Amino acid sequence: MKNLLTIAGSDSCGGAGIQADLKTFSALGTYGMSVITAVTAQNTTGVFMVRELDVEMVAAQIRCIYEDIPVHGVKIGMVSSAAIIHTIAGCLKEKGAVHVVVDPVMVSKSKHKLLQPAACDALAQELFPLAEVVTPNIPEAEAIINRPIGGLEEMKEAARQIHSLGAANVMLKGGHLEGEEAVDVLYNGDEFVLFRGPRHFTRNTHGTGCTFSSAIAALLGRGYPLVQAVGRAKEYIHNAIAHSLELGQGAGPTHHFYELYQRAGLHLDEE
Ligand SMILES: Nc1ncnc2c1ncn2[C@@H]1O[C@H](COP(=O)(O)OP(=O)(O)OP(=O)(O)O)[C@@H](O)[C@H]1O
Ligand SMILES: Cc1ncc(CO)c(N)n1
Repeated sequence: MKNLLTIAGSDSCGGAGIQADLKTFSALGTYGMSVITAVTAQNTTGVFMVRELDVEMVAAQIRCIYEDIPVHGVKIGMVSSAAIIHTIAGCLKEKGAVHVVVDPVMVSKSKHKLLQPAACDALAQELFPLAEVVTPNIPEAEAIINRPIGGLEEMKEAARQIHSLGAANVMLKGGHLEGEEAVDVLYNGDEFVLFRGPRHFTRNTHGTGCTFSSAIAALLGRGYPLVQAVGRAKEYIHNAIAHSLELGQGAGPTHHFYELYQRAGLHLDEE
């Protein structure tokens, strides 16, 4: 069994953040652990309150996991502030973290800020160099490169620029663009690989980004090479959206269950 760690915020309604990550880890046959950076009071209609944890508590959570249990992969989601980013970067360097996936969470689907605007530079400077892959969506990539992105060519150019900030690989998600397909662009500094999937016309996409990045981390942790890990994560999120739940009055959550794992072509005896 591989052990996966999520460092992220708690989503009280269970669709995104720590809760989505742990469900994804389980569904993909790994053991999930968590370091909470902030607690959000959130439901399918929006984020109502956010409380950050202090940096000592964030550091203590990371250290006590690494001092006791081997960690085969890490997903980083909502990090909230520059101080928390600095703490996470210091602890992960100290512990020699492997297979780190950084999802640069900035704003929720309901448009609530989950990262202090002043912390955007710290996120890129301190966490991107630790990442095997970073997974910005279009608005996050626009904030990082300070330029609008309107189509595939601009996505490629943005991926190049984000790569130059120190991330080994960039997975730029196209879920926010229009079109019949949701197209994501992976760039390794040398070549592009495009991942295409049919777009689901549903409002129930709460937690898609969290699910996708934690699926990539779980599959890297299980030993899949990056392109395969991303391809299977894309199949997983496609199925998780196809089976998303009509829960609550807003954007319902994606769904995680063992069959999705089987549909993504994964078998527990593959390791
Ligand atoms: N409606 C959709 N149909 C099919 N695939 C989608 C859809 N929306 C997003 N995806 C896919 O889901 C994955 C996550 O992308 P998305 O752009 O939604 O992330 P995100 O905006 O970071 O999510 P979140 O708002 O939860 O942070 C990508 O592979 C994207 O292509
Ligand atoms: C805690 C948390 N992390 C990430 C997201 C993604 O938007 C969210 N809505 N909430």
